[in-house]
Amino acid sequence: MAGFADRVIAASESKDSVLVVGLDPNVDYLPNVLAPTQESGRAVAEAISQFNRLVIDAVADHAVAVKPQLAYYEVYGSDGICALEDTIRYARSKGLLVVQDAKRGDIGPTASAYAQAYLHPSSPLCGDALTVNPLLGADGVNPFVEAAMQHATGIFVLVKTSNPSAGQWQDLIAADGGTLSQRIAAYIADIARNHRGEHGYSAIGAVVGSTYPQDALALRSIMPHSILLVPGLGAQGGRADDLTGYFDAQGQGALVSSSRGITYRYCAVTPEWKHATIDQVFASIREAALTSQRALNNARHQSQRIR
Ligand SMILES: O=c1ccn([C@@H]2O[C@H](COP(=O)(O)O)[C@@H](O)[C@H]2O)c(=O)[nH]1
Repeated sequence: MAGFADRVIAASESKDSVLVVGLDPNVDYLPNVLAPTQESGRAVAEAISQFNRLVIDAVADHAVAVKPQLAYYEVYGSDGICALEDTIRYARSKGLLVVQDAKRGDIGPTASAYAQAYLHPSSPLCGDALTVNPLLGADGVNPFVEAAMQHATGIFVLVKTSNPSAGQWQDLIAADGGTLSQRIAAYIADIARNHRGEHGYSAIGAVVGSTYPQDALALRSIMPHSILLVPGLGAQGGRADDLTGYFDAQGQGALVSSSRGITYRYCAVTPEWKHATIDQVFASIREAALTSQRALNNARHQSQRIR
């Protein structure tokens, strides 16, 4: 199998898209027709699986990947994990890559167990890539790097997250005079340099939030061989027009994710959304994905013009 980065570039070229749709299911935002009929964990998990399948069908032509956020599945215990496993299988059957947003990281042996759970193809929770928290240092990251290399999966290490207080630690000045984010970026770049695929990118990627475009150019140039996973588009205020600095001169090198802005768009635009039909929900999700795909492609073309 091709390495993770080459699969990303191939999918992006064939679909002309860099969009990732986040799957952060929240049953409070499901219209009556899709809402669980009972309060049991199993009923809720079934409603989540059904909704995710609808989202996947609606976005499959416009997105490269889906990104389940694990917290929203863990909250329902084993029923939620079953829904997640069903979602992973279904997304892959529709030709979408799966980025598991779990932000794992721990001491070495525990990190190895997490890597086995999310990056080893024998695990039902294995996707194509996993988000990784680097706070524990190299011990906590290396097991994920090794698993990604061994199994043609990938990781996205948190470098500059999209949340308002991201800078509290990530902007601290490190001993070399750069920020902590830049220091982590340099560490990732050293690993990525030695593991490049056919298109020059590595399976060792980085998370850089869309809400900090002022940091993107510097981080992009520190990590020329890492695909950036760029969350925060839409609901958190990230704007496609501001994302030119995240892409390379070919308009590649970044995947941009939006969750609520696509999956619950119908709640924002339809006052009577609780009574929406399945067809209306499907059409709204598809339209939101298409709109994001086009806006992101404009940013990619803009980035090609200015470099
Ligand atoms: O820096 C980060 C890393 C991850 N996330 C996750 O992405 C989605 C964002 O959801 P939206 O509805 O598009 O705001 C969510 O699962 C976060 O946990 C992030 O936002 N920022």
